Amino acid sequence: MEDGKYSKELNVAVRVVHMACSLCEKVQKQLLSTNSDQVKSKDDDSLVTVADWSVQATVSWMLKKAFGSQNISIVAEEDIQTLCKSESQSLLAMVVSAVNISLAEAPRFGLHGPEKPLSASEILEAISQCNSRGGPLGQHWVLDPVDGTLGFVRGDQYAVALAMIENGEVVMGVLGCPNYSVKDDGLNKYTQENPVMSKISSGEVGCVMYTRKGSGKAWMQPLIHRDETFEWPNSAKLVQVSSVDDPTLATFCEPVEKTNSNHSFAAGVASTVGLRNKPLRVYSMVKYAAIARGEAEIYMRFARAGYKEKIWDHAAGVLLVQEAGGVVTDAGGRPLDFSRGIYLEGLDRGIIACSGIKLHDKIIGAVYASWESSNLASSQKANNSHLRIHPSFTHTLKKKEKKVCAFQIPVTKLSTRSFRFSIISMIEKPTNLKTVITL
Ligand SMILES: Nc1ncnc2c1ncn2[C@@H]1O[C@H](COP(=O)(O)O)[C@@H](OP(=O)(O)O)[C@H]1O
Ligand SMILES: [Mg+2]
Repeated sequence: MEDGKYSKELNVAVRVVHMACSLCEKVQKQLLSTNSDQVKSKDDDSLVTVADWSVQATVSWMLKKAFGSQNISIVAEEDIQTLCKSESQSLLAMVVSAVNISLAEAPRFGLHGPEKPLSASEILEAISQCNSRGGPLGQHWVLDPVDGTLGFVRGDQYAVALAMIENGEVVMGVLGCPNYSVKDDGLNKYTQENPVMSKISSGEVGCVMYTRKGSGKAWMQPLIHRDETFEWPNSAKLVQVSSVDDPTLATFCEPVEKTNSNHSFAAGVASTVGLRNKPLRVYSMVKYAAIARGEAEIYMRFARAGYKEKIWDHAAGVLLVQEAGGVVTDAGGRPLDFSRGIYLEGLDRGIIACSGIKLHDKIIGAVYASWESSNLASSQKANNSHLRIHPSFTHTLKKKEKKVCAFQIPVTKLSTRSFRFSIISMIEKPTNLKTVITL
């Protein structure tokens, strides 16, 4: 994995994510043991912690040190608004301390930190320099410093996610999962009943996963212990998606919070497809890690209408699943579009990640079947007046070299169901194509 395009970027990114995980582990331990003032609410009521800002500052500083500050673009989740408020002085002091402790550890990870500790203003600058908006051209680093902040403050799963987007495509993904043990079945072990803190005393370690687009390979390394030095490849081992394609044996993941995904709609899809296992509810991009590692087969995410998914919540995880052999699309079967700034614009209803195409086809089919009857349909129809084309139709049509865009017919003209049947019969008799287009 070291040779080839992006090899230097990947090498640095993996080491930096290891550093960030080490930082997070310290902050989480302190947070859980002292119940201190390290957590704040943002204007949108989401949480942010000392770890979010500290990781963003550390990663920003290290990437700029490695690749030069002039021509590097970083898109990241946090800004410095809250930190700059007059009442946030002690919070800022905690961030300054955490960043400098982390940067001083750089040599342990084979990197060079600053010669002397950074000042508060240098740290604020490092955080605020991650203000790129991404886009269709050029290279952009994409960072979620602590994904699953709620999991983090609850002593549960969270992830540090760093990806690179080049000309609108995710080309590299690194995902640190400090509470996801490298051992098989690492996810099931630490549940709310059996909190992660037990891991810390038992000496088990989390993992860092990484991949490069087109490599067909995804790797996993253990986090290193306090006194160890990171040596590439650091016991990296290949991971692969599960080969289970029987829905009755498959496990599906979804967000813990029902505000982030419609659990009852997912349950309907699960029952249509014949999934029998209970959903595995996990915070953060660790869900993508679980699919890439073969410990679950399906990840369904159906955000409420109007919520726009952000690229940093998905980029690294999506590429890991794809390169480990899986499939990720929106709930209409189309690829996720990372080329349009900080949001996954044009996302159709939700996100479906699967270990293989067979399960994926079934899930997408079940989404179509369930959509009309669900309450989600009514709220989103208003935003989307065009009929969607089932991806299997798209596939068949493409094979027959017909243009799918010909089927953008206003929903009001026809019920979805009867239109779908028209297309099905058309596929059987392609000569009827014109009849369908003129409907
Ligand atoms: N209403 C909403 N619907 C979907 N996702 C949301 C959401 N509000 C916040 N999120 C995103 O969901 C992420 C957590 O994902 P999950 O629910 O899978 O654990 C959050 O990441 P952060 O914790 O980095 O802010 C946040 O970006
Ligand atoms: Mg996030």
